[in-house]
Amino acid sequence: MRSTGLIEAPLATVGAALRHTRTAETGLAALGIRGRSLTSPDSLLVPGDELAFRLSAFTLTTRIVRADADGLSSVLVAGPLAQLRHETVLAQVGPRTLLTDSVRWTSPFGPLGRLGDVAVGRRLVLDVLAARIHAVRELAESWAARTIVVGTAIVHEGRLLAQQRSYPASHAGQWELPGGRVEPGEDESEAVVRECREELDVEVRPTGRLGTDVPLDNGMLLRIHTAELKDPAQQPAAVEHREVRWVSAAELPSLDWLETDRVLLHTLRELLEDSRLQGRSTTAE
Ligand SMILES: Nc1nc2c([nH]c(=O)n2[C@H]2C[C@H](O)[C@@H](COP(=O)(O)OP(=O)(O)OP(=O)(O)O)O2)c(=O)[nH]1
Repeated sequence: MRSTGLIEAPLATVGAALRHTRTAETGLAALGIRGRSLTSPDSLLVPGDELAFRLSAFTLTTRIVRADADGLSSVLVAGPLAQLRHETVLAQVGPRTLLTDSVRWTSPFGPLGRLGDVAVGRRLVLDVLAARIHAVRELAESWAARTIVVGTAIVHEGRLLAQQRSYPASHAGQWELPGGRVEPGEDESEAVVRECREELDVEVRPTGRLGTDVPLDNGMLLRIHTAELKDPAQQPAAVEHREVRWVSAAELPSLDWLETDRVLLHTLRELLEDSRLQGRSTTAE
C-alpha cells in the first residue's frame, strides 16, 4: 500500500523530522494510537532503535533498519501480524520534498485475515500514514527557517577527521565535526570552506551532502556536508580545538562525541565503509 505527500522543506530537514521520536510518539495520537520509543526520547532514531505502538489491547513493536538522508525503514519485531515492512522514501522536488510511504504486511490468519485486511487493516494503515505525514510536515516546516550549522565530513585513506572541543566547559573534551554557523550572505558550501580554513588551517573542496539534519537545543539545525582536502598532503591543525584526529570506522563509537553527533555515527560509518570499498578517499588524487 502506498501513500505520498509533498512537504515545504529541504530533504535533509524532512529526513530529520521523519527520524524524530516525537513523530512516532505524538503523530498518531489523534487515531488513539500511543507510540513510544524504546530508546532515547526526543532525539533522532538510529538503526536498531525500537518503537512500540499501542491501540486498545494490541501492541506492535517495530525496529528501525535504515535511517538515512533519503528515507527510513522499519520491520516488525512483535505484534498481531505475521510480517510488516514500512518504507519511507524521500525525493527532493525543487525546494520541496516528496515523501512516499509503502507498507507491506501479512496477516497471521490466512484467507480470513486477508478479508480483515481489506475491511479494517487498509483503512487503518491509510489513516496512520496520513497522520504521520501530517506530523512530519509540521515538524519539518517548523524547522525549515532555522539557522544552519554546517558540519564537515572529510575522509582521507578510509579515516574521518574529527576534532575535540576545548570549550565550553560542559563540552570540552567532546568530539565533533569541523564546522559552524552559516553567516548572513554566505551559502552552506562557503561556510564549509571558511570554517575549515579557520578551524583547521586547510583548504577544502565541498563535494556534497550527507545524512539528515539534526535539530540542536540552541534552536539551530546541524547539516552535514562532505569535503575533500585540496592538498591531501596538508595536515589539518587544531587551531581552536584541543586536538584533531583521523578516525577509522572501528574507532568511531569509542570517541566521546557531542550527543547531537551520535545520531550521525551510522551515516559516518557508512561513508567510511563506502570510501574503503571504492578503494579511494574523498581527498583529491
Ligand atoms: N561545528 C560543529 N558544531 C556542532 C556540531 N555538533 C553540534 O551540536 N554543534 C553545535 C555546537 C554549537 O552550539 C553550534 C556551532 O555553532 P558555532 O560554531 O557558531 O558555535 P561555537 O560555540 O562552536 O563557536 P563560537 O560561536 O564561539 O564561534 O553547533 C558539530 O559536529 N560541529
